[in-house]
Amino acid sequence: MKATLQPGLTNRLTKYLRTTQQLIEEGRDAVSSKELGEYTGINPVQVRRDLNAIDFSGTRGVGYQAHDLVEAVRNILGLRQTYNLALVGAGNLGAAIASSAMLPKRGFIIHDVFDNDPKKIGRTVGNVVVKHIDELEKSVAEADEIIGIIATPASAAQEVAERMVKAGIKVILNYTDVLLHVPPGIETHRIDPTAQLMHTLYYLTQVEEEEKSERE
Ligand SMILES: NC(=O)c1ccc[n+]([C@@H]2O[C@H](COP(=O)([O-])OP(=O)(O)OC[C@H]3O[C@@H](n4cnc5c(N)ncnc54)[C@H](O)[C@@H]3O)[C@@H](O)[C@H]2O)c1
Repeated sequence: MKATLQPGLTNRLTKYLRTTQQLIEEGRDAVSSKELGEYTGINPVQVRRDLNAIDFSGTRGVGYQAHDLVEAVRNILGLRQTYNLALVGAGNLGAAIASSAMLPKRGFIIHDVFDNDPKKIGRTVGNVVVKHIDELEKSVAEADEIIGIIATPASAAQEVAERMVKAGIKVILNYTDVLLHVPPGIETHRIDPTAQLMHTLYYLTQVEEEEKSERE
């Protein structure tokens, strides 16, 4: 089932999942396609079409059962309940990520933090004691870590990525501005706030253009 999903649908399903999880945390039991549309920026008709496509239905006047929706999307995307993550770079950003309350709530556990600075090894960030980067391979295997986060200076990112791949990491979240070269089968995702801003500004420009042409 997972292999047959189109990337666009997968992307939208993850947005519904995140939004529904957030609404559950706010005490909600049900969620409507209108709400999912409002919070994700996706047309409610598309929301209903997507949820129909995964055979998930709601009740008229009530909406979709939030917990069931989370489970259905998790199953269809093949997501586990929890993932252990390996974070490399125990600096400002690494410490902030390791201390985030949001990640464990969503099933992402920062299980190991690595650095190569002897002054950082043995310190605690979040609840995790920083290990030397040379322990990466052993720790990744022991904790079944398939996701890695790179929070090092840009100059170290490619080398760290290669070490992660060698250790068995399959998905790399890259916070640096380096474009990583990785073998086929390894997923990389660059966290780039400027891309998000440019995307948002594009829509702002579109709205301004539409308002302008309506006035003319
Ligand atoms: N995408 C974003 O939203 C965002 C936001 C802030 C920072 N950043 C980027 O994140 C990165 C980290 O920023 P920071 O402020 O935490 O930097 P920092 O200098 O405070 O921390 C970097 C850490 O990486 C460690 N390190 C360096 N080389 C290493 C190696 N080869 N192996 C293991 N550890 C190594 C250092 O010892 C240090 O502890 C930078 O590349 C920065 O540009 C991205």
